[in-house]
Amino acid sequence: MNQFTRFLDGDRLSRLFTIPKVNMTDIIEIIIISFIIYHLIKLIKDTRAWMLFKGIIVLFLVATIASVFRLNTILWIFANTINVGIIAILIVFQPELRRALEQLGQRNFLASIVQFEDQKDKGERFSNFTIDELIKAVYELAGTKTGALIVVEQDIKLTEYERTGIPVDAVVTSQILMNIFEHNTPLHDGAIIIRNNRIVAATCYLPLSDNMKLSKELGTRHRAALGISEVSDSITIIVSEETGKVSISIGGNLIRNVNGEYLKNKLQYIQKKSIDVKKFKLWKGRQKNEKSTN
Ligand SMILES: Nc1ncnc2c1ncn2[C@@H]1O[C@H](COP(=O)(O)OP(=O)(O)OP(=O)(O)O)[C@@H](O)[C@H]1O
Repeated sequence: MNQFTRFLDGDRLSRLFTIPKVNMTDIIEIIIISFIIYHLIKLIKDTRAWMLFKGIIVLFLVATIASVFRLNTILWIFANTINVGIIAILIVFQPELRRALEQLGQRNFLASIVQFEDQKDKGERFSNFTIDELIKAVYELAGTKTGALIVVEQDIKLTEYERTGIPVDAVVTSQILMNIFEHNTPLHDGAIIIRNNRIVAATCYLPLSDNMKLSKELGTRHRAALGISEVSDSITIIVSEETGKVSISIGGNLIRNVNGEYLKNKLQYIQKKSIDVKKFKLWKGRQKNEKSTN
């Protein structure tokens, strides 16, 4: 708090305007900090936190002006509320902070540094059979305007959301998928989660996105699909009950009205990515073995 008061002090502020000596470490620090700020802004843009972020900037400007003109009462209020403000920000920004930390912990990001426990026993992810069955079911459901929400897990485990549903543990086939989403059946509500080549759970509840740009004509099914794509690297397929159109959500984006070919390309991309990771792991394993035998 004292540091903040000292920072707001007019003399200190005027000293800020003297040109300091810049060395190599400063440049590296500036690059790192710019990188972090850029990614933080990217993460919170289009969410509720964006408005709050703008509000904080306005408050910061008011504090700077108060400091320059020595408006002591305003400075006193700022200095005495900053601690509470930080705690309030942590509470309000909690989903965004969580998302940021989850993305930081993504295996793609850290794969080359840390070998995670749950990475070890991962079976084959996504066979051609699974892709074909998924596409077949999705477009048959679309043809009959049967609503569906299918989350395909990638690197970030969706165990937390899986627990909200009913365990299924079945091989992905078009018949099972169509059966699950059949109207007035016990499993049709909510989302199913697919891990590798298996449907792990049905009737799962997904977090709803608070993206303000989402079209008003879309309801909670699409909002839930967008929500899960904001907190994980999953790809979610949505079949609209109203229009029979197929959309996908990935990385906080909703791509509407996709055709079978587009969907197949996306799913094949995931498949290829997992094969590449597997090859990389095999290569790493082989290197380890070679080292230990030498
Ligand atoms: N948080 C959620 N998690 C999982 N599924 C959800 C969630 N919220 C809603 N759903 C599913 O969405 C259905 C309601 O869809 P709604 O009509 O509101 O959405 P929509 O986006 O307009 O989709 P549609 O075009 O199919 O009507 C629910 O019956 C439920 O199956």
